[in-house]
Amino acid sequence: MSLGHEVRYRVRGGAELRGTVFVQGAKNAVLPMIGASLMAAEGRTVLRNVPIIEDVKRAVELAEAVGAKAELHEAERTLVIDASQLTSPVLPEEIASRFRGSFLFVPALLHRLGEAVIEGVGGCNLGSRNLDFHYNGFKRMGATVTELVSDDGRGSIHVKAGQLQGGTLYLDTPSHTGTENLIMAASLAHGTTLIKNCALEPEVLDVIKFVQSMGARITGGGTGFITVEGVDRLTAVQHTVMPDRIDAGVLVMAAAITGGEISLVGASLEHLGVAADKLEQMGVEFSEEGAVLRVRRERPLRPINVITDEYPGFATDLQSPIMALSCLADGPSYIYERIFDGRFKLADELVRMGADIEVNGNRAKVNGATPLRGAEVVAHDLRTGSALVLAGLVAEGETTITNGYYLDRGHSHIAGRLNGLGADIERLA
Ligand SMILES: CC(=O)N[C@H]1[C@@H](OP(=O)(O)OP(=O)(O)OC[C@H]2O[C@@H](n3ccc(=O)[nH]c3=O)[C@H](O)[C@@H]2O)O[C@H](CO)[C@@H](O)[C@@H]1O
Ligand SMILES: C=C(OP(=O)(O)O)C(=O)O
Repeated sequence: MSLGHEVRYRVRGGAELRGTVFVQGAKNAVLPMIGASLMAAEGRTVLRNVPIIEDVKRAVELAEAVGAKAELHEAERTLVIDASQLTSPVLPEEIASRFRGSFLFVPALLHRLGEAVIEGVGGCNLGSRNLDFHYNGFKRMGATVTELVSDDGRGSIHVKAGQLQGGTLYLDTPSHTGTENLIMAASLAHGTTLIKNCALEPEVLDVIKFVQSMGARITGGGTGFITVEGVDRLTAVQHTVMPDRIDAGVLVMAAAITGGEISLVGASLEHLGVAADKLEQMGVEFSEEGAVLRVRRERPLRPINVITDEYPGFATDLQSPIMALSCLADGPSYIYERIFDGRFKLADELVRMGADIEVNGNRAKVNGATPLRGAEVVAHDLRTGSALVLAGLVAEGETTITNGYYLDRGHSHIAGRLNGLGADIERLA
């Protein structure tokens, strides 16, 4: 299987973006929904507004690897999943290690097959990304979790359980996928489960809505305390995936960095949380025209202070994009990354393009405004990729971004959508 490292994006800077653009369905909602759909032992699940991204393709491959039938209808952005026959508890390394969402298949495998074998969990390399809250929750529900190392030194995790039992669970911090995994585990468990310190992200609420429509009995979504009364079975249903607030945020910043004016179809200002306020402080103007969000930036960009936090705080996934934007702001911007301990690899790439950024642990100071110039740069993860596209849009000359697979992991047809607004971007494979 190709690792996709050969994918590159070439961006020629200079155009002000104008026009209308569609926001894709949410990556971080559709992945847990694909995992959850495997809990339905009969019928076919239909997911609509599915983003056509590499992570979804990996999730489809993973569903097929455990025995489900999955059809991704790209033109219709619709995924149909038949999980009536699950045949293998193994999440194979070559697929599972390529995206974070693979771990969201574990609850369904536990319920349906009594075990899950995880040969790898991928996702963006952002420093330490532990899974102890998930393991501890599964264990409290009666599962055993064992780490095995094979003769050739490859590690895998085996989670085994008979009937999971409800109980009182907690998350040390409100983990996004941790909340989703424990809700799924509790949905078909025996008895009632209370989960404390749950994540409040809009995607988590959309996943709860989906699992509720499958028949799960869940209360307290959005409060931090979730109660789940286990049921005997869940049914296959149809659901439309919410819009992707990170994709929307990147598009807003594309208008902002180029000093353009665009209309976003499918964006929710509320879902941007504190990021919307920070962008307003920088000089971005938002107006809601019914269901369409209009964005423009005419005045010079002002510098900003950003502290990433759980929702509705400033989303860590928008931290790299706003670092690129703040390079063009007149004065020092301060960024404090609180969620991940290794999410500043972008700084060196922006410096290569002419930025002036000082990094000290989890804090960065961006000394703007510095003009950016095109360069050969590297996407170290998905959002480094989006941030470098933003930088390339205003850089003088041509920017080439290698490791383009990362962008493809999370943004659907990003070159085509930005070119529709007047950008000049080529995806080279
Ligand atoms: C597929 C998906 O939805 N990915 C999102 C999800 O990742 P993900 O669900 O992996 O992120 P978490 O919310 O779990 O992680 C946040 C922090 O908690 C720590 N932690 C988490 C779990 C655990 O068992 N132990 C532990 O210590 C992590 O190391 C990290 O420092 O939320 C992140 C934070 O909003 C986003 O950046 C990702 O885009
Ligand atoms: C960190 C991200 O994703 P994942 O958790 O899938 O690696 C992201 O979307 O920026």
